[in-house]
Amino acid sequence: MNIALGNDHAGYPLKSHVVQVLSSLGVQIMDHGSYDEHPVDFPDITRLVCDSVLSGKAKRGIMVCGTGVGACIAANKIPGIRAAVCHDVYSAAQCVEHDDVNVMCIGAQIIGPTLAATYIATFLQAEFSTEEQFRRRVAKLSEMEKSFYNPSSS
Ligand SMILES: O=C(CO)[C@H](O)[C@H](O)[C@H](O)COP(=O)(O)O
Repeated sequence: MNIALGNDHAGYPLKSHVVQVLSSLGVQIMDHGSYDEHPVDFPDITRLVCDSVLSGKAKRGIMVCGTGVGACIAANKIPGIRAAVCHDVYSAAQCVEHDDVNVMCIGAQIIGPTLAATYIATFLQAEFSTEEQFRRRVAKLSEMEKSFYNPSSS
């Protein structure tokens, strides 16, 4: 399995642990940087990770920033990407099983290496459910991407 990995400067301290975890799971890593704690802008790195996922070069993406939040916002601006901050094991599994999340975002200022390892393994092992209600809801998310969102008049 190929996984696209990215981080900003705030995520960098957790990066070597994430690389270790992915390697131990037998994953091929597409590393989009950054490579030190020099400040970079998370939207730039997030785009690279998401491009790898959308092109099919990577099955899923993992972004590490300070909180996971900025990367998650950036990723969800990109049609075809469904990103989630995963700071608990239940979300790490269910976001894939129910919502077909393809980019996991974690915060190096929020979780440490042990929790990150658990959440990453859980996220990568999860598969999108074949149950109709989940497929229907994700199809509705895709529909929402196709045009500007119009608030309901009701
Ligand atoms: O968590 C983040 C965005 O949600 C970023 O990784 C940064 O940690 C955060 O924006 C702080 O930025 P700074 O330039 O390191 O002060």
